[in-house]
Amino acid sequence: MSLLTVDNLKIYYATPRGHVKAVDGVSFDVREGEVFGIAGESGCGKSTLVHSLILRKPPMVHMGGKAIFKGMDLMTMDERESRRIRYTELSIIPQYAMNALNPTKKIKDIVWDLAREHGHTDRGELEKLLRERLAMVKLSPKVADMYPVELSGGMRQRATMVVSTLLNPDLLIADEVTSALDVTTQRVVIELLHHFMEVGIVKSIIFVTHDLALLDKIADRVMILYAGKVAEIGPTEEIISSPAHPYTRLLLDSLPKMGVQYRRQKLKGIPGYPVSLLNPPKGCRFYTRCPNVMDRCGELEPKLVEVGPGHYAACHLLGGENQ
Ligand SMILES: Nc1ncnc2c1ncn2[C@@H]1O[C@H](COP(=O)(O)OP(=O)(O)OP(=O)(O)O)[C@@H](O)[C@H]1O
Repeated sequence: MSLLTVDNLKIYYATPRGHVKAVDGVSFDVREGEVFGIAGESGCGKSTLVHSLILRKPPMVHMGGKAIFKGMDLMTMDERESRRIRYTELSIIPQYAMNALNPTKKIKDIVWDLAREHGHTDRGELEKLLRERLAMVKLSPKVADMYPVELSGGMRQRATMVVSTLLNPDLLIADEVTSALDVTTQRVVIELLHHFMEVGIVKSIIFVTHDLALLDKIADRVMILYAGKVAEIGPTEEIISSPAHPYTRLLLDSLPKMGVQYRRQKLKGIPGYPVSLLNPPKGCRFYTRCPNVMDRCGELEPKLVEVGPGHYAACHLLGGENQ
């Protein structure tokens, strides 16, 4: 069953030079019980996409499309309703989670403020829950009485994870939560996210990262974004073992291989630069960098074609409707 269905979503930024088309007709769904990964290079629209589901503030503008979450359209929901579901049904661990907590308040006061806003009245119960959850992420109960500045970066990260999930949201969005961490801490964070799902604290997770190798470890399905559009989407194993889009293949080739020294690896960077989202080119947005470019690529926008069960890619090489 789908928890979230995003249909042809367009989220732009209004700038003096025109609209930056950061998310430009993106569709996908997130099912109950799955980790859904979103990957792509810096600037492809990952953060814009997930933040637009939570809160849209200028210069971000919703230009079209829907995001149906548990029967409600997040795009047209009023502010009161969106505040009501925040933390209790839909929650985000932001990209800069280490600095996301209010520095002037103790952790226990931060959680009390947000729990009270959602109708909680028993502070003792809430603090008991906080201590249990702190223990779950291997933090001492004393952390409840500390200010965020008294915690190390890694501890603050875990405290933010506790705050974001304390009220058991159905869908948790983790936006680049591991990018500032060393490999060991990354593993701990990923294990914790899995644990949150296993014990039913959250039902589903959207995990955003520029690192496809990480998604191999955590995600059931993956969506690859390129310049505000879906390049490929499907089961993680399929995408990693049989990538159908030239961009996905290049992303995979750019990952370092285990057990081979850097100087012996031929790491292929992706040639060229991402296109401007102010004036994206006609046709496929990847054609300026694509090793398999054909004439029609600069003319016609490729549609998503099914290349395997539940596995779709948008590339003229794949034929189908695009021929
Ligand atoms: N406030 C803004 N005003 C104008 N353009 C913006 C704004 N914020 C982001 N953009 C542009 O929107 C596009 C998508 O940015 P976004 O941050 O969503 O990408 P991303 O894939 O999450 O990248 P990163 O991993 O670096 O955060 C980029 O071209 C970016 O320059």
